[in-house]
Amino acid sequence: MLIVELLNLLSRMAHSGVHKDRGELRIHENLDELGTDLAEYIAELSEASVKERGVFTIAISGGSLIGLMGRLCEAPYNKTVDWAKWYIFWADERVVAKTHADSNYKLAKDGLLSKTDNPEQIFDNHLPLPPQPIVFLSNVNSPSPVGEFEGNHYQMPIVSAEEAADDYEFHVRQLVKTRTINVSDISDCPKFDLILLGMGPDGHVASLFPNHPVLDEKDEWVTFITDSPKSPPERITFTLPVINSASNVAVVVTGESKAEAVHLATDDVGADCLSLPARLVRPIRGKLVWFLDKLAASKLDGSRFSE
Ligand SMILES: O=C1O[C@H](COP(=O)(O)O)[C@@H](O)[C@H](O)[C@H]1O
Repeated sequence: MLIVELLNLLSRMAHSGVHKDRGELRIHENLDELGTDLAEYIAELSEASVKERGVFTIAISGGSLIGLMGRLCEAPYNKTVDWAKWYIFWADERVVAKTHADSNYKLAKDGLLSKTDNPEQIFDNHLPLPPQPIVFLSNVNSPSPVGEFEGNHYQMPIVSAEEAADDYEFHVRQLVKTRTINVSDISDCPKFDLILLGMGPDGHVASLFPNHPVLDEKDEWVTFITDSPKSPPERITFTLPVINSASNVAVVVTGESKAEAVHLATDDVGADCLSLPARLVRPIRGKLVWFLDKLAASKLDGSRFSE
């Protein structure tokens, strides 16, 4: 049954193409097909990592990506994916309380993780895994009375964006030390099994925005910004060296408003576009896959594809 579904899916995929530097493009007729292909892709990587290392280290972004991952909570993936072996990280997070509507953590929890068959396996540390499968941004997300909404009154969290970035990087470093997260063979960077990114119409990925100085960050694994052009202004984010050290990176983009940025990020374009954040995503030893719907792919150079 599953094989038949997959064959149908493959035959319905409108186009696909591979570019040496800018990855594989999978273009889908509609969101439903994209969601199925994305779930299949994540499930396969999860299975391979769990088989090889006993865990799956996955970093997710916020935004529309979370809704597009929804099929993972449905059959057959709700049964076949070994959620208990997942270590979940955030490619970026907004410096708000974990109960705040802008929190990527809240979005993923409400929109995805709490819909799995055994959410307690993910949220509680019942399983014999060191220390906890979800790496929380502990200070940012601490359930303290500050940094929470009280009625209509919101108080900023006690920590600064800088402290939140340091704290998150510390947690990631601990897990690299124990090799729960793999380490890159060419740098000291963490090598996540999979980093899932969305992309804004301006070509930003995670919280790496066009022309921002953090695009040049080479030393830190997690950095912070306090001037995001998209609200909220304070955010923390994986840096490009971390994203580009992952074993697999997927960029998931839908909708016409992002078609121009997809074109600028993946086609052969002029030098002035070379610093578009999404274009700077180029895993050094890993594999890059773009999941697009037809609208997001509508401005791509057609010459790259074969039916
Ligand atoms: O601000 C953010 O935006 C991007 C893209 O979001 P989308 O809703 O346009 O898909 C998201 O990937 C990132 O995690 C988030 O912080």
